[in-house]
Amino acid sequence: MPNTVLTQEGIVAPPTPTPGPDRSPVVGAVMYAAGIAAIGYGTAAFLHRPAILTYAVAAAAAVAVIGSVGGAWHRKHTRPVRDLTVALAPVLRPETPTGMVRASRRRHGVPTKIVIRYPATWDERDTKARDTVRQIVATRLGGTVVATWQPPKRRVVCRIEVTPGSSDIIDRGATPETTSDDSAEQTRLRGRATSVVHSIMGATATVTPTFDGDTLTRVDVAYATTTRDLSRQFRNRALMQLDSKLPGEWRDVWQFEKDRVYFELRPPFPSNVRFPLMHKMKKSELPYAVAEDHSIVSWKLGSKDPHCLVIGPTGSGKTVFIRNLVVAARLLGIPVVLCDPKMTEYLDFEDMDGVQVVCDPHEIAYAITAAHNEMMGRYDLIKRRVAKKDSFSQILFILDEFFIFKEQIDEIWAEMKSQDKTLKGREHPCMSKWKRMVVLARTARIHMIVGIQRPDAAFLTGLARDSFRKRVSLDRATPEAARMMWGDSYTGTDLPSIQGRAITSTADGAQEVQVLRLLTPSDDSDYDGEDKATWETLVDRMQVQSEAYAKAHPGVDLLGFLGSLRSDRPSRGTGPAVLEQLAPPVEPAGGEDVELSERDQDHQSTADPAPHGSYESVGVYELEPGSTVLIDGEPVEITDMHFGDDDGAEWVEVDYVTSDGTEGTERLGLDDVLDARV
Ligand SMILES: Nc1ncnc2c1ncn2[C@@H]1O[C@H](COP(=O)(O)OP(=O)(O)OP(=O)(O)O)[C@@H](O)[C@H]1O
Repeated sequence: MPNTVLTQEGIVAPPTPTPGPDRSPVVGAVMYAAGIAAIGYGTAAFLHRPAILTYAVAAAAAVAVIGSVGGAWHRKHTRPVRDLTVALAPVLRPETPTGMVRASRRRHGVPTKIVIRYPATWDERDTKARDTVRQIVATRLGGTVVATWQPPKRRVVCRIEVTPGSSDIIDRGATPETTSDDSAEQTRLRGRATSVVHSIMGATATVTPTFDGDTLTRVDVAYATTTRDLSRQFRNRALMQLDSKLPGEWRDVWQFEKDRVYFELRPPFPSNVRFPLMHKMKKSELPYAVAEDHSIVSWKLGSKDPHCLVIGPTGSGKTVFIRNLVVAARLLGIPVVLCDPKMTEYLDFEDMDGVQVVCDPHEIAYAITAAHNEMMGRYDLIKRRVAKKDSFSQILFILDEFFIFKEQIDEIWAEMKSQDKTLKGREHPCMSKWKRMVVLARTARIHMIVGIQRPDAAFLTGLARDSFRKRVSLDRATPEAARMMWGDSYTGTDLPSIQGRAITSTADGAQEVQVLRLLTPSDDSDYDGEDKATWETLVDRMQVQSEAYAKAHPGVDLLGFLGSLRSDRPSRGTGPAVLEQLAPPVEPAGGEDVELSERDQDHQSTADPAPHGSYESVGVYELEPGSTVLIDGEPVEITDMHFGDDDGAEWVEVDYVTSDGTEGTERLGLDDVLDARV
């Protein structure tokens, strides 16, 4: 007898043969009948009484019929027990297999309750072995099985949920099952759905398709109990299988307790959805997309999602996404600093009230410094209890194409250092201010938005990861990008390549959305009549908002903290929260005038606490995983960083590993300074 082989799906191949002599009951009955007929013939001949032959033939016929029917019934009735006994005996190894399996409560001729006794030598604590037994029962009886183990009685009670035909193993490509009412297309889709589901969930899965006309709208699946359904990877594979092999886009709903899943056809996803002019704006909520059910998706500005990271390759719709946020912010009266090192993306916002577009890298460095100073001023007021967080206006600080700016500012800094040997430090001082803002700005109600083309470790590890919690990823992601953005290698990898289609973080996790289409005149030929009508209405509304604010707060410029960047503005003035005299903007030619605060200058001074090499003092917010720092005088490598707050007291936790492999964690204040290896 070949061994029973369990595949991972719990499918048995090849099927267990039935035990021993399994002769047809018809043959036995006919043999008995022939015997009776022969005896009758002999007796009739011996006694010269031909009538006896007639009786004997009638009796033989009756025996043949009753024997055949009764035998067939008995054979069918006892077959599950015999099959299970044969299949389970090598696993359970009873002293004698007789009576090991008992069956009762039949449905469609199949027992729905099986009691299996096992010997004391069998270890029921072995989960894998228990699963093998359950799978054997499921496979032999063709249904889903719930097994209850009763160690004191050394028995297991299996309850079987039987669906007629569920034990059939249907090979892909086989003629699909049909129902009499099926149209030809329904028949095709029924077979297709069945084989697609079987190919991933095993042939014991029962597949029930639902149609609306000739459209397959839902596929219900009941499967044998397994642990695989708990794996996200498995569930994803099942969904991807359906998505790619059946028409339409599908969603999956798993019911683990019932060993069931249903796949539902998703409604066609909206695309080209224009900014909804009828949408009622809510405080601190910036609408930017619609979900599958056409509901508006917004970014709620606050400490839960303080900053936003948007990634997407060229042409995927990053600029359009950022425009949505700018317009929404302006409709709510929130001022916007819009740094665009590419210089061409936001031309239509340049003269807008409450928006400062900054393109030159020196000016962007200056804008970062100014926003940082504004943040520190606000912090100071909050700490001294002169103001509360809510006293300040929110500010949106956008830096699109972060890595283009980073390259530009690195070049500028190298040039500055070559001209002035007293300047020290790896990075332009604005970068340490930037990093500080990433951690601190949320408390000061400054919300940062960063646009990059690809996810980058600099943004997705350490403190930035914890700060840029609002995430938007446009266009199809690679598995690596998905891992960095969403913590798995699937989310967004099957996104259709449609401009504005994105995955975004929501309260319910990562979700597919369509970013609102907000095109402006600089989009040239893409900008159509409807875009024009939408844009012009929005410009009017933003203007009305600005005028109302100016009327209520004469002379106040909420972006006044930008100092000379605002000098060409007619309503130049200082905002209510401007607290420090700002350094003048950096001169374009080399930017020698960048002013370093005392603290920055401290950071630049290189300390050398030999014997561990060359170190410099660095603010904790500037560190990142991989940095080597001194903790208790010993060099350690930072493996990760987190930040959070306890009752408003913010902290940074540094996970590290020492040179001998010991791991540790140090909790520090946001303003702490460490010695970091240069
Ligand atoms: N949400 C959207 N709905 C409809 N069309 C869109 C959407 N987003 C972008 N588009 C189309 O794609 C074009 C390019 O979009 P966008 O300029 O935002 O891309 P990008 O990612 O910023 O590219 P680049 O990095 O080259 O600037 C737009 O001009 C518009 O035609």
